[in-house]
Amino acid sequence: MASGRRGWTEMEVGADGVAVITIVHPPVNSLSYDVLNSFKENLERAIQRNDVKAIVVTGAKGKFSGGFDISAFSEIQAGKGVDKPKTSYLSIDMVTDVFEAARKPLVAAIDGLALGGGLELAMACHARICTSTAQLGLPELQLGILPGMGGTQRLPRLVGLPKALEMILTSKPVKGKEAHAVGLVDAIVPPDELIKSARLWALDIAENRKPWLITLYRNDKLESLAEARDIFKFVRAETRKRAANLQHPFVCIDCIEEGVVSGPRAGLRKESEASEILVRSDTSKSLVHIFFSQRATSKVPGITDLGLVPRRISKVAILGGGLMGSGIATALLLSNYTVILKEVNDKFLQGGVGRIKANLQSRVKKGKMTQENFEKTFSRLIGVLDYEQFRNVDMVIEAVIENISLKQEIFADLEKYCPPHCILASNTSTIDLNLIGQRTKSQDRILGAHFFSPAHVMPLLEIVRTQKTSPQVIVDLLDFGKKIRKTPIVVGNCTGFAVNRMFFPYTQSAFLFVDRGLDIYQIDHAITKFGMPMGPFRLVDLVGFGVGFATGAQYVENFPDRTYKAMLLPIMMEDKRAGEATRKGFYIYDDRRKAKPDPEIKKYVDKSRSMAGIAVDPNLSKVSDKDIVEMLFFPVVNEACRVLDEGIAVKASDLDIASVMGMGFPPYRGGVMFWADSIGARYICSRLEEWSKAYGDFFRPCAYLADRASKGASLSAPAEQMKSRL
Ligand SMILES: C[C@H](O)CC(=O)SCCNC(=O)CCNC(=O)[C@H](O)C(C)(C)COP(=O)(O)OP(=O)(O)OC[C@H]1O[C@@H](n2cnc3c(N)ncnc32)[C@H](O)[C@@H]1OP(=O)(O)O
Repeated sequence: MASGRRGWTEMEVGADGVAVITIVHPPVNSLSYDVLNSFKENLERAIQRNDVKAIVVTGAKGKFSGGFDISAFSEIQAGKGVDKPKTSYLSIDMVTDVFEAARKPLVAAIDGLALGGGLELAMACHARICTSTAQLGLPELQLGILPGMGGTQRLPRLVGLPKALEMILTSKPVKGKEAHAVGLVDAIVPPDELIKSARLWALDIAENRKPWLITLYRNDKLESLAEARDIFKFVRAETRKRAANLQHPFVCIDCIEEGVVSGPRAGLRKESEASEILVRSDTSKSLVHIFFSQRATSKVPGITDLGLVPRRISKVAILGGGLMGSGIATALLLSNYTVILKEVNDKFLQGGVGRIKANLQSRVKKGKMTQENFEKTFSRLIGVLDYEQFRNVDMVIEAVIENISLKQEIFADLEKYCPPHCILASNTSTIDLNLIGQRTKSQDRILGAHFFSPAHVMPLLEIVRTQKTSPQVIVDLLDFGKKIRKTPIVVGNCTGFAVNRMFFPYTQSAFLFVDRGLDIYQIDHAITKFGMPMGPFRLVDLVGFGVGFATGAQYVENFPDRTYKAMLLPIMMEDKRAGEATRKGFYIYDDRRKAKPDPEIKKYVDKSRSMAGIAVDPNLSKVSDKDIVEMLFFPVVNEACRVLDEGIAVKASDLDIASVMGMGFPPYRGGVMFWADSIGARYICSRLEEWSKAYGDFFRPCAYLADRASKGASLSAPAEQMKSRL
């Protein structure tokens, strides 16, 4: 690529009179301004040339286009890119008035991805042909914006309102076959016939054998105005339930409605105006940050820049078929790995195999997997009771109970039975990996592979390295993580690693403030309103008091200087209340596991308060929901700063991803550090100091936070940047 140029298009004119314009912008052929300008130039040349009768548009290397160049949004959001053309220029002047209005027919030949602006460009063509594996979608809402190159107008006109609204509001792409069934594409062909078929189709349009259709002015799929009104009413109500804190889905629905009510040109104008505003919104800034941060987790300085090539992992053994082990095995089987599951006796083995089977069968029930595929997937699971089959595995993931001497014994055995190249991973969530590997000479190939429960559902994988873990093994696991469709973050070795460590203070703060006078249900309400999937007390119910208590104890033992020893859990456990599994925890649960507040909780809270021997603070009766959010999350920010300062996490954006994917922090707030920076270190530090004076050291701001607050600096700025400020 020429220096500074962000992609281009290439044109080749065949003897048949068809010009093929190919988008070239690796890796996903995103539509930068350079690509779009080059496309326009080539198109104008093709239109002028007498030897060109029709035009085919496609993308290089089997990918049509991954959409508009998202890095251009980052530039606009950072206050750069003022010289860039407005959305209305791209959408109306270029796509509508030049591409769709071209005097020669355009046919899109789609393989691989046609997402966002990529699909919008294809919809402005006069026909679309794709392969069965192509993926077509408008995922813009995931970035806090809306389809801004005419997607809100053209998609409903091709597939009807209900399908268009579903595709846009869920951001989910459809595969070729469905795209054809709903009318988004005109034909499906095998990949090696794609360009040939598109050429013929384009010539057929040019020579009047096939209709020349302008998508923007099609009405055949649109519902009547009365039907449309009902559909909009319904989707607005549904969206209110699912995305109460978000504005942009409603703005998007308004744009679609404008097109239906006032015509497509009015719809296009409204879409462009809304795009200009939304791209500068806090929601979009946060979601674009999450998009790039998620991709940045697999770039680890000093590891992934060494030129190491990931080794192939094909056979994996898992030790322990409990909840975690069976979840991990399910995740691996679903990504086509052969899995050996080892247990200590037949009863436990059958239990583990049964759990894996149930996980897979639930996919069949939900229609996510065919029975045939289930049989094939399940057949890749091999249950064993000894190490015989471990002689040719490429990786072992140990997922037994958290017992140091048991794990030490297992790792010494693994060293004996596994081949020397085999990666030895532990799913421990608390135990020091150096201790686990103490009785081996294989410390360079030992690391943590910390999954989150349920492991086949939760998207995050913490890769825990020790000082002795070799870079090659980390590179291997990063690649493996991607293959099993997890977002991996590389973290250092400490109690709780990044996610659990950041979130210990969250629950602890909740317990502390309950002892000080806050109401359990008020806390859960405020936190859910903020955007967490559930409040801390509902979460403890879900996880189970036993697990909550055991992990809390680890934290208390390792960080005694900043813990709050709440008595509420043990008091309730004495009364056989242990969470959702026992149907009674902080809530009571009916047969359908619906949670209901329980007035009886008061008696436990009163007892906990009297045992704590601290005074209830009358000021807490006046706190707002915003205060509650700060009271629980500022201690999280404080701990996140320590995690960063100690080098446990490499960069702040990794902690943003850890908080979003590991704990359900709302992505539209950008993750915990991004959110903290949007509030400002000074304010956070001053509130922590205030609580520290009133309630003790638990809240005391750490040196990193205090330092950045005093300098008025961002918490996410890398340390080197801070040095250059001095
Ligand atoms: C005006 C319009 O309406 C607005 C738009 O079109 S907004 C854009 C809409 N498109 C999207 O949201 C798609 C975003 N991209 C994706 O979902 C995924 O990247 C994908 C499905 C295209 C490919 O996934 P996968 O193969 O796993 O590759 P992935 O690692 O995600 O991406 C590869 C690289 O391409 C980059 N990339 C992907 N899509 C991009 C885009 N639209 N713009 C800029 N860069 C993009 C990624 O940042 C990554 O860069 P890196 O290697 O430097 O980290």
